[in-house]
Amino acid sequence: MDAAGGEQLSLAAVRDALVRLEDSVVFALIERARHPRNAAAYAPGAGGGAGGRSLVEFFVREAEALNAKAGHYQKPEDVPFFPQDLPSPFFPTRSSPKVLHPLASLVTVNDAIWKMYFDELLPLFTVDGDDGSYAETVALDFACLQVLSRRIHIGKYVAEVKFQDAPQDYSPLIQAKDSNSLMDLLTFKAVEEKVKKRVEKKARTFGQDVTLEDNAGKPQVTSSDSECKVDPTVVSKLYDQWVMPLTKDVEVEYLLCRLD
Ligand SMILES: O=C(O)C(=O)C[C@]1(C(=O)O)C=C[C@@H](O)C=C1
Repeated sequence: MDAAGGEQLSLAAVRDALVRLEDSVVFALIERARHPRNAAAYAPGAGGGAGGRSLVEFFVREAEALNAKAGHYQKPEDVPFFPQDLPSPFFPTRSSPKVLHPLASLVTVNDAIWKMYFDELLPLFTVDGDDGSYAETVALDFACLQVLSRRIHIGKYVAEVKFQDAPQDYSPLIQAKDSNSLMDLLTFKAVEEKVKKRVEKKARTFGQDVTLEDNAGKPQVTSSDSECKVDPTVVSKLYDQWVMPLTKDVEVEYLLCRLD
């Protein structure tokens, strides 16, 4: 994975990639939070020409088809939400170094990400209401979904590094298909606590309005969480309840096929 150090896989390099992606996650949420919920964008059958699909499903399917034609979804961490019938790339693509097991490309938790995003997360960081800008809204949803999916599926590399570092610990559990013990072995509670604190701080920092208008001529920033563009505690909860658990599900799924 180029984002985590090419063929030189290390836990530090993969964790660095996860840390960088936190910025993208926070900014994607900030952008989506500028619009209210806009429930009409999610109502099935709203677009007559879209085969009874909601606008958001129509948009994501079409955007993924275009992305695929341009050569996207060739890497194991770039997983489409609607993989059925995706077109092949129209242009030559350069294959990236194969550092993962070939079955890595089959590991996906995108259905769970989709459900989590629309059923749980969206109501937490958007306000009730309708500003009519449905096209912008679904484009911003797609950006959120894509970055969350990429972050979570990088779990494949995390799992590969952990396996390479301790095959003697992982192999017996993989052979026994012992998902619970694999989950325990790959969990680092102290790291998770740091991740939660850091994303909360990033949301607090990136979500401030910076102006030049205070009396002393110093940059002015907002201070309370309620003034932040996205609630920092929601971002921490997102990581705690969904992003890290789903990343660990990816790690376990990947490990279970690692010896096949
Ligand atoms: O950094 C790791 O070791 C990971 O497996 C990644 C991650 C995460 O999703 O951020 C997941 C599980 C660990 O308990 C800690 C962090």
